Amino acid sequence: MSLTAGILTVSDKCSQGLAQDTSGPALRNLLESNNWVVTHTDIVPDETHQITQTVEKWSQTCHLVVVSGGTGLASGDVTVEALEPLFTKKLPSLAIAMVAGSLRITPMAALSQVTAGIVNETVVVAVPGSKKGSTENLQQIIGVLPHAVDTACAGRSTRQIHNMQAPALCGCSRVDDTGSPGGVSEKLGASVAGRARKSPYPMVPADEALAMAFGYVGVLPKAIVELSAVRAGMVLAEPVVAREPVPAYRASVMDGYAVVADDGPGDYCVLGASTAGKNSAVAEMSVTSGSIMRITTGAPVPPGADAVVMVEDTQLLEASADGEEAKVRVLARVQPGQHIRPVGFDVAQGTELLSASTVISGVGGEIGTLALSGNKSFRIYAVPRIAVISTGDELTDSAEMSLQGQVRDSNRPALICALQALGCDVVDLGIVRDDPDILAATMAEALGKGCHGIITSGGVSMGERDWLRPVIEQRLDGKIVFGRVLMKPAKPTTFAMLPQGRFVFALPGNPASAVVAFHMFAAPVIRKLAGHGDRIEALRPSVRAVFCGPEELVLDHVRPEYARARLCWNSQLAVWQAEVLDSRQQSSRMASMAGANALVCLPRGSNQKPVVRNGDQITAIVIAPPAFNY
Ligand SMILES: Nc1nc2c(c(=O)[nH]1)N[C@H]1C(S)=C(S)[C@@H](COP(=O)(O)OP(=O)(O)OC[C@H]3O[C@@H](n4cnc5c(N)ncnc54)[C@H](O)[C@@H]3O)O[C@H]1N2
Ligand code: MOO
Ligand SMILES: [Mg+2]
Repeated sequence: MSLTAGILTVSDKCSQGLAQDTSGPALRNLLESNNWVVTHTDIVPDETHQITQTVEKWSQTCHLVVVSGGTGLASGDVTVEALEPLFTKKLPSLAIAMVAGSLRITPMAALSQVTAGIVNETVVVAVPGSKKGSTENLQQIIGVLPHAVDTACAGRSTRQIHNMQAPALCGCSRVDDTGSPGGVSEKLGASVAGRARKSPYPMVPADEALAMAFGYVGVLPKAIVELSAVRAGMVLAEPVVAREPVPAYRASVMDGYAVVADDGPGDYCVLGASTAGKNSAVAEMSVTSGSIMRITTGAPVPPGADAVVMVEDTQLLEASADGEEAKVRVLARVQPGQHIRPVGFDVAQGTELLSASTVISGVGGEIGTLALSGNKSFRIYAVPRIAVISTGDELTDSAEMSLQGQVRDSNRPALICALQALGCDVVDLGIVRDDPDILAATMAEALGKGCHGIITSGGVSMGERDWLRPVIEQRLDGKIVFGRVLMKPAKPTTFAMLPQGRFVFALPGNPASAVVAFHMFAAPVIRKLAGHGDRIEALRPSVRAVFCGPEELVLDHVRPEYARARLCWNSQLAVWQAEVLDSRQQSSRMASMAGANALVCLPRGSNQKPVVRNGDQITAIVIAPPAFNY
């Protein structure tokens, strides 16, 4: 679990674009090289209100906020005056450590007024505005900041914070026994009045969240399937080699007559016929100079013949009483080998037809190749078996709603369909009430049924009946890997590992959030599990596209947004274009997902760039085949 930081540059000139912000990027480098995840950056002028507003907002989500600039002696320097009234606790020793360290480098350090304190359980540090001064000051305390954060965040576990120094997550399919941010969820059975009023889970940037999940999930073991059981979506675990040559015999490419090429045009007796599949005549007879044999496309060329003349290049001279052809005139000359596929022409025996990791597609080419390879069974990666559970007292499967307050379960059908499209074996465990006992029992049932993973929706936010995370930790002995993601929608997306390497994606209940989170995280993880490889870019592909509507979209200043969109290739302009489908992209609106084949990544807005406009370049994550406009 990473610690998150925001970097706020305070500078009139930088905020107006009259000077370049060099301290912000330098601080980012320093923090990132010390394992911090920088989730927020912005530039504001030297104005008290803008400084306090940004710091207060970021303190809702970040562990640390570094404010750079406005710490000098000029009357316009207001950073310290803006911040200190926000502090619920001052951390003067951090400020002293910064000044003491900087004084060793320059006596000018005596002229800066750095400060540090706690705002909303977030450590806030103000450093000078210059690139050199800001990094020198932060460098003095960077080593103790995780511990400062640890103490400041009463609700967040110490292990979680100390763990940020630990190497990345374990290689594959095992629960990290060095500790995870587990053990911080609500205690089951505690009174509602005693619940936490803030989420204990830091918001992890979306790409980092996916990388974390990837670290926990390996590839499923190999299995053997017969050809009739091969399905689109399966992945070959071993190369497939041709057991026999194809064709296995010299085969005719045309309907006509098997001839001796050197004989040339002339009149010939017809010896009989070689038709595909019925080749008794071939076994008994061979073609010798002066005779020919009828032959159909794909039939074995009889011994002695070395070419085929098309029926169109012949003329019937004589028929027998029973309607057979007795004598035929050959009108065209053919070369030896003409219209014959020699043995192994299509595939030589022993050729590797398909390599390991080939994905069986719905196009048919791979299954067709498996069939012609002559092998009876194939080694593939086991198919992911995934359970789907909808949670919520309000949910119903019925078209008729008998009670007020009921809501039709749209998440389960959506998730089941999306899993099936990935080729998963889906176990539908229905709707489960918001009851920890039933939830735990249903998830245990999924494990009993051999599911590799469980996908739930609902019950992961701050509600008094949002039980998923406590049930995972306290009933199923699971570890929460991440409990919130810095994204809109789907902020409370949760990923957890259960014993024996089984995983849970506990997706938010809001329908668009559930489906977006599925495509952002669950789909690529399941592809990795199924053997499709381990490169995130390949398992969750994206393209650069031109934003083409609506005219202008206001960017969220806190969370990057993943907007449901239609991606289309514009053949006239030769560019990908992405149109956000519905300007009302609320997370409750499943219908905004209908027709979507991409998620447009909208960056967080800033004072410099508050909107995305028609014509802007954006990244679109491809979640279904794109459209083509000719
Ligand atoms: N105080 C806070 N409240 C909420 C926060 C927050 O940070 N603080 N986060 C909001 C966000 S963002 C989301 S997203 C939702 C996530 O809620 P849950 O995952 O706990 O889901 P529920 O509370 O069970 O339901 C939310 C909503 O979705 C409807 N729903 C649930 N399941 C289904 C389904 N299968 N089919 C159709 N609709 C479903 C449910 O009826 C609710 O309307 O929390 C916010 N709250
Ligand atoms: O997941 Mo929520 O969508 O951010 O409303
Ligand atoms: Mg809820």
